[in-house]
Amino acid sequence: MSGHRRVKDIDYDEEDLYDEVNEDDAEPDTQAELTPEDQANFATLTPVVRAELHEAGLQASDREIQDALWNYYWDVGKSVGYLRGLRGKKVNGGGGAKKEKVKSKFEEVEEERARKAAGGWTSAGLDLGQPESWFHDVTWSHVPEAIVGDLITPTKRRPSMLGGSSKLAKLAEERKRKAEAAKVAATASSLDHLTLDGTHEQSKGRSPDTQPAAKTRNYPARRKEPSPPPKLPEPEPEQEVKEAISDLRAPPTAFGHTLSRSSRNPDQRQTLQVHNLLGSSTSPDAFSGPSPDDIVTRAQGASRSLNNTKSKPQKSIANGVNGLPKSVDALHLNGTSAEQSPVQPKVKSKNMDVTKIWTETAATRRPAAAFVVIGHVDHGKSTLMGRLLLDTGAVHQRDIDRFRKEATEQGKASFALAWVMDTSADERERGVTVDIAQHHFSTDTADFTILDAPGHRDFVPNMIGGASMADIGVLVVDANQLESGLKGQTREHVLLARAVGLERIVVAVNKMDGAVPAWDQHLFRSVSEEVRKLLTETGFDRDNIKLVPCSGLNGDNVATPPAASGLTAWVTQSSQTLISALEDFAGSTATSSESLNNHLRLQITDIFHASSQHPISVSGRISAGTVQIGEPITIMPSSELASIKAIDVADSPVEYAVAGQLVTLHLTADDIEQLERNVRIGDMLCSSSSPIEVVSDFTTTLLSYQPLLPGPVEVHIGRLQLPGRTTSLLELVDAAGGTVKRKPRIVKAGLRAKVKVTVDRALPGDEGDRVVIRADGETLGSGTISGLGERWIGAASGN
Ligand SMILES: Nc1nc2c(ncn2[C@@H]2O[C@H](COP(=O)(O)OP(=O)(O)OP(=O)(O)O)[C@@H](O)[C@H]2O)c(=O)[nH]1
Repeated sequence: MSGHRRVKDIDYDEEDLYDEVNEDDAEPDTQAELTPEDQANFATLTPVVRAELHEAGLQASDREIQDALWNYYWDVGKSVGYLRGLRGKKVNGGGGAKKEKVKSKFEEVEEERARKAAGGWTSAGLDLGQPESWFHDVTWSHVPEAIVGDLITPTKRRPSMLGGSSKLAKLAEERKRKAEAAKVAATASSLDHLTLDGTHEQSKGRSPDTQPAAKTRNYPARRKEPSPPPKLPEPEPEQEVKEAISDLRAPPTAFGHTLSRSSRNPDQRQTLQVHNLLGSSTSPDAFSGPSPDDIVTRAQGASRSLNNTKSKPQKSIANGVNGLPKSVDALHLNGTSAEQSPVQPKVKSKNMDVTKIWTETAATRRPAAAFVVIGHVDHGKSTLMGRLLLDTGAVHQRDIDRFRKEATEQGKASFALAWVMDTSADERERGVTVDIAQHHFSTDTADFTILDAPGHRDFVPNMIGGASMADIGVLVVDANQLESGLKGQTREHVLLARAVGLERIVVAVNKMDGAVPAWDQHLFRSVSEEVRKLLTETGFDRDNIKLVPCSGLNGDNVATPPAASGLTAWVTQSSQTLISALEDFAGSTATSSESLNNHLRLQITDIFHASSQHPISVSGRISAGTVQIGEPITIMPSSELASIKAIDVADSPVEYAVAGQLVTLHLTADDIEQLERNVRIGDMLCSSSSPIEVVSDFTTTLLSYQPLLPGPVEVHIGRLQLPGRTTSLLELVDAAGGTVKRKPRIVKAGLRAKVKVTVDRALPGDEGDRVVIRADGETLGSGTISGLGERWIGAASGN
């Protein structure tokens, strides 16, 4: 099909992805990389092979002999056989007066395959027999059945071991690839080294426990800028996307068949994914299996705990991300809201001028802020938050005592405080936070909402959702385990916190009681230095970073300072408590009047039955505008109409709420059941007078953390999570947004680019929305929506 052809041809030329190696040039360089043992083998075995060839009346150059020895792992017999085959072929081919181009084994097998298709297997000069038997003496043809792989994506012919480029040449390639990687590192922006598992960071290694099971995005470094795709008509983007979904896999070659002999019992086989060089961009199965983010989604389903559902026994009715299919019949097409008559509010609106009231009462209001707690798994986030709630009186000591008793019975006594936050059975069983927990507490001067994010890498999407709702970040770092955190989620969370727009951060240098010696001031200083460096490199302003030593477990320097003498004397002299650091920042989180005057926007982060009085309630953070009781609203993309029956802020009823506040909105509608069916987590609740656009693609200006190519991605906008594709790399831009290069073939880590992203489901989006692009459980880049694309046409769910 021509469409297949076009999409396949978007692939890079081999020369775009591999350095061209002049083998004559390569040898001297690569020799330098040969081990002494290799060099000794060459020295002793080359004359042996030459003598055997001589006996057969044949000659070969040193280079040819050494290539053969290398490729056959010093096997003299096979090397001689190979060279005899070459020489014999030349003789048969016409006496060798004219130097004939030697075909690679791959080319020969391909030719045989073509010949077989045309009716015969015998090649000119070489009796290849059946391809399976032809490879019988090659080690990888005896791969145990249980681990025989499937060739599941189209492969590019790489420089081969059995012909074409030699292994020596591969060494030269490798050397040049390293040089290229070093060049990339040098030219990338200052953020380059913050790549999440990016090329050079990766080389430093991650701890095995944080290593992804299967790394699926490998991009060989290139020496030169790729040439534009030569044979292609200019792709029509939309078609291109649709066509990319169909099966693009080339039929396996004879070599491929040999390598991937299909097993009669595929379940026993491990799938050997032969990823092509566009990542999995052309793999039609890219979203067929559960991604780490899918796992999260399932975990969300199993542990419905966000927001008030964590603390109240409310029955969640959220669908969508919880996996309940929506009735397509009941869905509206986008853009029909204008034709629908607004819901008659069952509660009369007072038609207040909320912006005016809010501005006039600013001086009398207590500062309030929401903070997200981030950091590596087990660094003590939940325990610290449990401590904060206990010490500020938001949780009673008797509750902690009960948790301690229950936790002790389960052999998890040390998690008693964490259980204040980790309320689901799943979380308590595993000792790991899965979803975002939300709690409120007040200090003498400010009101706070805690969003406790999971530290585990599988739950990063939940962390993104939580951080998107926060004003402040609290980064919890185990003072004794900084390294594990920096290799793991400490680094990733910091980057994501910036990516979603957080500007202020308090670093709780935790578990100081467990330091050796306890409360070691030098340890605090060195950890602080490292973390401050990470934060400033990620884009946090020095003035917006506060570092506090503390112990969540015993409460030192959390709500109250520790003893002013002894081991903790230095703390009281040189540091503030965690709470006072938060209070400082809470005072500076006032909502701008500009965002108050915008149209109402609230991304729905939970949907639940609050009570029989409130059969459907939603919660989330108001990102723009104001809302008041009685106000008609529209939920996009389904265009469902409803009106506001009641509003809660921090579990207390209020008459109105404004941008920046975390709220629960109790809704009413003419058909509640229809509303329940059609509203999902990630939807946008909007003012009916100006609902948000719903699109199928958008342009984002992003910073890439890993090399970015066109291909399947997961798009995260706050709590919204959609499958999609980076369809075109439009241009590389500088920090000021100026064009550096149009239509790059790849966006290297640390560079900024304008990229077109197409989504597979309806996306309610605004220009300026923060976007995080992930794939295969890794964060590829983040930025903001700089342009909305085509209007979504189809069922609102996009399913
Ligand atoms: N010594 C000491 N141990 C602590 C401290 N804070 C937490 N811990 C212990 O560290 C372990 C992990 O604590 P959690 O609070 O569950 O860690 P977390 O960061 O919330 O973990 P996730 O929710 O899975 O990301 C538990 O055994 C805690 O008792 C502390 O200040 N000092």
